[in-house]
Order: sequence, then C-alpha cells, then structure tokens
Amino acid sequence: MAKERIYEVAKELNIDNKVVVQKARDLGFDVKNHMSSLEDSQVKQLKGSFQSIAPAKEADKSSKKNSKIKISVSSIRKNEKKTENKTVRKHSNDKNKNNRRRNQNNKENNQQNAAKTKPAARDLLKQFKQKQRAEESNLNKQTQKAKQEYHEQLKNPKQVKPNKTEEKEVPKAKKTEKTIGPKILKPSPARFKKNNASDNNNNNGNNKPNFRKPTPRKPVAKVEIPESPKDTNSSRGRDTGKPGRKGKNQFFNNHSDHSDRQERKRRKNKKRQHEQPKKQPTKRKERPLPETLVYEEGMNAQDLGKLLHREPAEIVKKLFMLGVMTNQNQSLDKDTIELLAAEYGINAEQKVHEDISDIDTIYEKQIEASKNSKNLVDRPPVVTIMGHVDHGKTTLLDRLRHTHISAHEAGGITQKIGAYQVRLDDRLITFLDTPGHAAFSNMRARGAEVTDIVVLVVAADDGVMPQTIEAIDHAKSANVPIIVAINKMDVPGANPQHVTEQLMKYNLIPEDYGGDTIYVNISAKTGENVDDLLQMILLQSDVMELKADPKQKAIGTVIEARLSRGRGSVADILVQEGTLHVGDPIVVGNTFGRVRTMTNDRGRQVKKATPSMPVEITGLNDVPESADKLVVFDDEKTARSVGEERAQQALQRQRENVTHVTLDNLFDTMKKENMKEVDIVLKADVQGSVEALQQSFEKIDVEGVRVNVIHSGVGAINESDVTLAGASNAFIIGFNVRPTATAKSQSETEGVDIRLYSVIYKAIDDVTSAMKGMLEPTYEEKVIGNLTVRETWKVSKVGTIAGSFVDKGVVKNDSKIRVIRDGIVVYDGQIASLKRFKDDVKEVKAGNDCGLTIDGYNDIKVGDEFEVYEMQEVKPK
Ligand SMILES: Nc1nc2c(ncn2[C@@H]2O[C@H](COP(=O)(O)OP(=O)(O)OP(=O)(O)O)[C@@H](O)[C@H]2O)c(=O)[nH]1
Repeated sequence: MAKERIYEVAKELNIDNKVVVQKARDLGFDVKNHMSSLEDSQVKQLKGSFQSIAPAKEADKSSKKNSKIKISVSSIRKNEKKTENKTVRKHSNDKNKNNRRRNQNNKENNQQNAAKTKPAARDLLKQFKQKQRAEESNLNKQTQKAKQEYHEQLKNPKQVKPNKTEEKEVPKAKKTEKTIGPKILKPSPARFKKNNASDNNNNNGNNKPNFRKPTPRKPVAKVEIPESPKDTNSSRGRDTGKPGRKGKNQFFNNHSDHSDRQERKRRKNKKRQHEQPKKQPTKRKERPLPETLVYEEGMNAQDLGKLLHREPAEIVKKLFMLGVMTNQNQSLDKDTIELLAAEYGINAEQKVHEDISDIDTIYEKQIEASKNSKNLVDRPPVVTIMGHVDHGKTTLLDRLRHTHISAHEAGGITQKIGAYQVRLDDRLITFLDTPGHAAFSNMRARGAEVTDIVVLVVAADDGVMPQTIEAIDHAKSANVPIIVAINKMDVPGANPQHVTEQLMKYNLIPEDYGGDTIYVNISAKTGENVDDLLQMILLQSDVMELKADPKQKAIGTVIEARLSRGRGSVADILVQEGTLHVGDPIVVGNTFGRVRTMTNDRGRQVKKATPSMPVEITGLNDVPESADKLVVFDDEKTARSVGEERAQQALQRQRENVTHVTLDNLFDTMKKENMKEVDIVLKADVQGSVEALQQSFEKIDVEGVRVNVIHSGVGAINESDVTLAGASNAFIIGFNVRPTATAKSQSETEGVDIRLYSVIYKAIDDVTSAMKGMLEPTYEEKVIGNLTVRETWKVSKVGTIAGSFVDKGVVKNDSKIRVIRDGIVVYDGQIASLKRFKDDVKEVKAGNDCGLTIDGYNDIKVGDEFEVYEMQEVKPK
C-alpha cells in the first residue's frame, strides 16, 4: 500500500496542513512538514484523532444551512463561542498545551466557516442588485420605446389613427381630454424636487441633486389637458434642470429636445386658443359722416379720421387722390381740411377757441342770445340828448329829472349817476346824463353803443349851428334815430319853421313833409310840450320794439366810474340784458369783483337791476373806465382770474404802445409833441469824455429845441440808466462803453434807444442831424459774436494770440472787433488772423475755442471780452 502524505490527509479532512502536521507530531509521528509521508496505521490514527471534531463541524454546517444567512460580526462571534464551548467540553481532560492548540485550530476552523458565509451574502446582494438593474433597464426600455412611438406619431400624425375602442372611450363633449401620445412631463421646479427626492433614495443617501438622470416616467397614453390656470402655469414652467436656467436638462436635451420644445409651444398655443376663443377680425362699423366737420387748423389725418368716423388711412388716401401728399401725423392747413370736407360732401367749420378773458365776445354772445330768447320783455329806451352849445340840453335834462318822477319817488334825483329814468304813464325812459355828441362819440369810439334814440335839441331862436350838424352826423353814423326838439319856444322870435327847413337839408324830413322824423316844439325852461317829447320817444321806442331778456346773466356798460372816499371804486352801470343782482361776481373792463351794493338813480339801495336800468355799483377792485363792458361770471374765482388776466394784458398793451424817443423818431416826436428839450442819458468810459460830450450836447440848438442831459456817468450802461431813460422818454448815448446784458435786454423790452459811439463828433453829429430830421444812417453795426479770452500767448513777430471761447454767435476772420474790459471798450479794431488748432479758418462758431490776433493791438488780457461786429447797410426809415 502506498504511503499517504500529510497534505493529502489534510485535504481529505479539509483541515489545514499545519494543523494536521501538528496533530501528527502530537501523536508522536516523525513528520517534518506537510510533504512527509505516513504509514497506513499512522493515517488511520491521525484521521481517528480528527473524528471527534468532525461531527461537531457537521452539525454546525447543517444548522447554518437551515438558518438564514446573516452577515454580522455578532453572529460570527456567536459561532466562535459555540465551537469553543463544545471543544472545551470535549477535551476537558486534555493537557493545557493541547487544549490551547486545539483551541487555536478551532478558531481557525471558525474563521474558515465565517469566510465561507461572507461570499454567500455577497452573492445574495449581487443577485438583488442584478434584479433591480434588470427592472430598471426594462423600465428604461419601455420609456424609450414609448417616447419613440410618440415622436413618430408627432411626425406622422395621420399614420397613427386612434382605434375605434379608443374613440368610443373618449366622449366627444369632453374636449379637454385628448389621445395624443405619451406625456413627457415638464420638469417644473416642484416636480424636479420630487424626482430628486426619489433619486436620492435610490442613491442610498447621496443627497447631491442628480441633474443628469431624472427618473424616467412611465408613458401615459391619455393626456388630460389641465384646465385650471394653476395647472396652466405649472405647465409653463421652464425647461430647466437648474432653476432659472433654460435648456440645461440633459435628459430633455437628447435627440428629442427640439421636438419637445416645439410640442410644448404648439400645445401652449392650442391651449391659448382654447382658452381665448378666436377673435373674429372686428369690422369697423361704418358710422355716418357728421353733417359739419368742426375742425381746428393744424389737425392731422388721425384727428380728422376720428371726427369723420373714418380710418386715417382712408383720409390719407383721399388726400392723395386730391393731390395732397401727407401722412397720418402731418398737420394740415385750413384749405386742405376744407377740401377734404368738400370731398366727403359735408360742410366744414373752423372751431373757434373761446378766450374766457375776452369779455367783449362774451358780451356780444349774450346780446345775440337774447335776440332768440323766449323771455323777452319790453325795455325802456335809452336816450341821449345832443345839440349845439347853449341850445338847452342841460336845461331839458334838469327839467326831466325834477319833474317827471312819480309821487312815491318824490324828493327828486339827489344823486347824479350818469343816467336816470323818467316815468310817463307808467312807462320809463332812460336818459344818459352826459349831453353832447362828444360823450356820445367817445362811448361809440370805445365800442359802447348804448343809445337807442337821439334827441337833437335846436334852439328855435338860433337855428342849426356847426355842432348841430356834427351831432346829426354822429347819430346817423351810429344809425340811431333822431327826434328833433326845437327848444326855447317860449322865447320871442322863436322860428321853428326856419329850423325845420334848415334840418331838412340834412335829411331830417318831418312827417308833415312826408318824412319820418319826429319834430316836437318845446320849452325846456317852461316845460312846454316836454311830455309830448316823452310821448314821442315812447312812440319811437314802440316802433323800434326794444326788448330784453331779464332772465339771462346780466351784461352792461359803464357810463361813468370814479374812486369814492370811503366806498372805493364806484361805477355807474347801465344794465342792458338780464338782471344784475347784489353779490354777482363780475368783471368790468380790466377790473373784477362782486356787486357789493347797488344804488338806483334815486339814491335807493336795490337788490337787482333790470334791463335799461342805470345803477351805481360798488365792490370792484379798481376803477373801470367809461364804456367798459360788464359781464357776470359763475364764480368769483373765475371773475378774479379773468380780471387779473385782462389787467395784465392791458398793462402789456400799454407798455407796447409807449413809443420812446429815439434818434430815428426824434424829429417827428419833436414836431408832434411840441418838444422844447431832448432828454439824454450819457455814459462814457472816463469822466473827461463825459464832460466833453455833455458840453458839446448842451450847445446844440435846433430851432429853439435844446439837449438836456438828465443823467451822466462813467462806466457800463446799466439797468438803472435804462429805467431812467424809459421813464423820462430819453435815449441813451454810450461813449466807449457797452450796456450790461440785463440792461441790453431791458432796453429791448422797453424800447429805449441806446446809441454807442467811439468818436465824439460822430455822436454830436448824429444827435444834431436827428433833431434836424436829417439823420440818415446808411450803415449800422451789427454784433455777430461775443468771445471771452481764456488764455494769451506772446509770440515774437506775431504779437499776442488770444485763446478765446466763442460764447455767442460767430467770429469771422475779417470781422471788426472790440476789446471790452470791465464794461469799457479798450480797443476797437480789426481781426488780423483767426485760427483753430493751428489752421487758419474763415469763421468759428459759438461753443468752440479759437485763437485770434488783433491788428495793431497786443495788450490782450485773460478775461477780456471781444465783441465781434460787422457794418450793415440800413435803409433810411
Ligand atoms: N328862455 C329859455 N331859455 C332856455 C331854455 N332852455 C335853456 N335856456 C337857457 O339857455 C341857456 C343855456 O342852456 P343850457 O341848458 O346850459 O344849454 P346846453 O345846451 O346844456 O349848453 P352846454 O352845456 O354849454 O352845451 C341857459 O341860460 C338856459 O336857461 C328855454 O327853453 N327857454
């Protein structure tokens, strides 16, 4: 029998070689290592020594097979303890040395057992992962397949027909549900978070957000289009992997990214269309054209389109056809707009802007409005008495004032208020208390035509005189009917027949002679036939049908106005239309206020004044002028603003109308105003010049008219000089000086003439010639630019170069130039050279720097001012 080696036995027993070698040595065999050979008996003995361990090991193996594999340190330790205990129990009688060895062997065995259990657990885990991967890949495959099908369907929508069963399933009414393929949910931020969370779970606690691999979703065949706005919004979420960044999601950036985007866009549009029903192109209603086109000059096609209810393009087209090339925004003139209106076959009317401060227009409008009023009532006539001097006008008015008042008005007219009313048979007649045609014409000249009837007083003993004729002419030109009162009939030698014959030459034909002029022979002194005269006035008034509307807002005219101590501004007003009430906010001429008190011609306080009634009113802020219009406004605020505006305008007009004496109009002004002195304000560079000029001026004597220097001084012409000259109607002579900027603009505003000279005799000549009416300036200097010196350079052979800045206008290389230092002209000459950046230039405009030299003058200093001027020919005025 062949010998067995140790390692073979160890292999057979499945025990480590070293353990078997040791065991053999323990049994007393002569072995060196695991290659040593053993006899059969020795092998049996050795195997037998291991038999006691084998059952325990077998039992251990079977128990482990049945139990579930648990890989844990505690279980290994448990096993170790178990085997240890068993070994201890089995070999309790062995020697300590052997026990230790056995124990060690057992330990090794146990380690081997543990090593055997570890690969088993790994296998299980491996299997588990493989299964999971398989599931995942299966899912991915399904997703990819679904996506592919879906995109194919998108590309060829006709090919994919929903089968009948599907059609049946989808109710027709339910429009929001569509079978359009798998839904690729958009990664809204909320959804993204959710995906990440699930990913993170799969990643075994890896909390880093996984942008690269969002969890693929199962394809969904039916897609419900969200109806709620909330859902719509969520579907509008950006296609982002990262919040705030677009298109970074690689999953959606795959091959289908582009088509995804398109699909999203398409779906969004569809949704929009669905949500907002398609707008039908609104057809503009053809509105009828207006009867009249009320336009303003400067309107454009758009404005006119609105007025005409037509498209601006149509207007442009129409104008084009009419030969007017325009666009929609171009302003059109009056003629073009009227042409367009004519083309449409409608009238055109230019809109007039109502200026609320124009009370004359308001007044006229009120007059016009009353003509068509339904509230018209008879009003007393307003009468003016005219005639030649001493023919008895005042005597007649006095008689009427004192005699023709009713009993209850006894006491007579104590107060003279410019007009009064007399009563006859309960009818009233208003007389203006300012006789004579001068007053009448003055009122007329100022636009006040308040008189209805003129009573022409002619003294029977004197006949027609020059002022009688003037009065006739004035009355006729005003188209006011004349009633002839032949006065002083009580005087012996009165010859009314002669007067009638004379007046007939002036076309005042009495009714007896076939005419229509009323003649009444009266005596103002005795009162003879005065009632007849009044009767005739009323008759004439009836013929004229004088009516007014007492219910409208009052308008009136100032007959007289004055400033009363204690009462302020007092105005005698003749109410012409409407009824004036106490408290009415009014504007009278350029004044304004509220009617505080109202007094009638009997001196009684009244609350209201009806048409043709003269009243004295208080409450105005200033004294108006006679013939000023009175207009009532709705509120005091408006009245105030209108009054202030008018006062301002009047002041401006007054300023504009003031013509100051100038050298040009000096001769005419001297003749017109009969001037004895010509006032001058004189300013010069030095006191010596002032004195020399003053003496020379004061020697001038032209036909008894002398020059009076009202103010003289050294230095620039300032505002004070201009104010003085303006107030004194003087003009200013400046010798080698210039006006300050403010003085210059002030002189232009106020029209004060400033003449500047640099040669004494020229100044004297000009003034003398102007006084003689021979001033014929052929040339006038015109300042074309102003410069300031900023730097100077002295260059040999060239002189001083002035580095200057052009503040205003322009400087030319051939201009004349004045050097002004502290308002005084220090040199007057010619520009020698003009450069800009080393180049010679012809001119330099405002806002640029330049360098210049002055012919024959080098004393230029920084801060000097240059006045560049040209001599321009002026036509004689
Ligand atoms: N005998 C007589 N004298 C009269 C009559 N009317 C006026 N007189 C006198 O004539 C003079 C002039 O009368 P006025 O009333 O002042 O005449 P007037 O037209 O107002 O004169 P002026 O104010 O200067 O324009 C006075 O002395 C009157 O007394 C009259 O009817 N008979």
